[in-house]
Amino acid sequence: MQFKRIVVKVGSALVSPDGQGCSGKHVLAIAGFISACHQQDIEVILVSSGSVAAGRSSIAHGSNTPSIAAKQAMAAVGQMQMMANWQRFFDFSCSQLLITHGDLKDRKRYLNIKNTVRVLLENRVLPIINENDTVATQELKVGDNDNLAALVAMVVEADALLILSDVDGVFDKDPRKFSDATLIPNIEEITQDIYDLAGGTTNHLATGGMATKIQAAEKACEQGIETFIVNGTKPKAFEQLLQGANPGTHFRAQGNTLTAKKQWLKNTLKSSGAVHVDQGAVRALQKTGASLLAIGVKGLTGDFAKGAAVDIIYFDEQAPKIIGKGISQYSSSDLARIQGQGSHNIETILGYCPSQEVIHRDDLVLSNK
Ligand SMILES: Nc1ncnc2c1ncn2[C@@H]1O[C@H](COP(=O)(O)OP(=O)(O)O)[C@@H](O)[C@H]1O
Ligand SMILES: N[C@@H](CCC(=O)OP(=O)(O)O)C(=O)O
Repeated sequence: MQFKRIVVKVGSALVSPDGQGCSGKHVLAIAGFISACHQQDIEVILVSSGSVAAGRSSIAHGSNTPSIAAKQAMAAVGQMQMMANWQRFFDFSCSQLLITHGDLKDRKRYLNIKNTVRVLLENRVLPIINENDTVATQELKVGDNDNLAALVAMVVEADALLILSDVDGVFDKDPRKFSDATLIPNIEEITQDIYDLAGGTTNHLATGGMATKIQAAEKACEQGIETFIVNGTKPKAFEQLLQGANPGTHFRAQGNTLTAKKQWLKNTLKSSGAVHVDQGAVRALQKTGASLLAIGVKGLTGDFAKGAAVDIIYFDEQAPKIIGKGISQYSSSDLARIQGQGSHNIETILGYCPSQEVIHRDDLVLSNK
């Protein structure tokens, strides 16, 4: 394998295949792969799901859709079982990092995570990361570990992301529902057609299914990180990976990567609202790389503060289209007063003019779909 630093994401079905605590059934071979990487001086960061699945049998819940509090309690029980399960397959130390979206969107905490992982890797300790499910509320959650793994891969500047699941890769339709589904070994570009192939999950202990894996691949590839979806139930797949072959689906990384600030804006910050723009603004943003001015703003959605991340939306005849995302220099209440106005009128209307632009081009990232 030509990679020097990889993030390996392991899904719940591999850690707790029957939802009754942890098992070595699949984890043993995965740990063998990670140890082989260590021997070849390939640094590994593990993002492991499975705390909810592992803790499930310890918490009374009475249905297939436990309450959020019950799931958080399952995670509290299952997380330590999962960590103990991993540690027993390694003869080097493991470490636990529990993080939330709230930690990643805070630049200081983001850098603390980065520095901690660096020191762990220097000491040949395996970082094992999961979302801090017991403290994370909906707004503070990444929500699924596929996207979390992609964000982690960016934080640690990995050169590959391996998403290990219970399927061989991306199929043209859900292979659990259609016996004639065919595997797609290589995806050069992630378009809407690729998203349309992806269904959810039939495993009630997992989150997201194939859709979140494609979102994760898109984030990672945009940052130049080669991404693979591989069947973690098949030990042969690990031999192939170590030989540099692709046993599942490979998503090709892009050459032109975003700056660290723009990728953080695009992938880590959540939008608090949206500004609706006219066709002239779309042209200026897409063709000339201009900033967004108040004159091109037609409306807005949501209640947001100055400095918030917002989506930029264009309503064509058919449907709203997200053109990009940026940091608004104006709150939604000020923006409502200056929309459609020339920049020279802002001071007269508001009594002050903190910026000629509503979204400066340095704080703006365009969508590629
Ligand atoms: N087009 C597709 N190709 C492959 N798998 C798909 C597709 N659409 C939906 N899936 C489902 O996604 C599941 C994997 O996602 P998930 O259950 O969330 O796994 P994990 O726990 O590993 O994250 C597969 O078991 C499969 O049923
Ligand atoms: N943080 C959760 C993982 C949620 C999740 O994304 O699960 P999966 O779809 O199996 O990767 C847990 O440990 O149970």
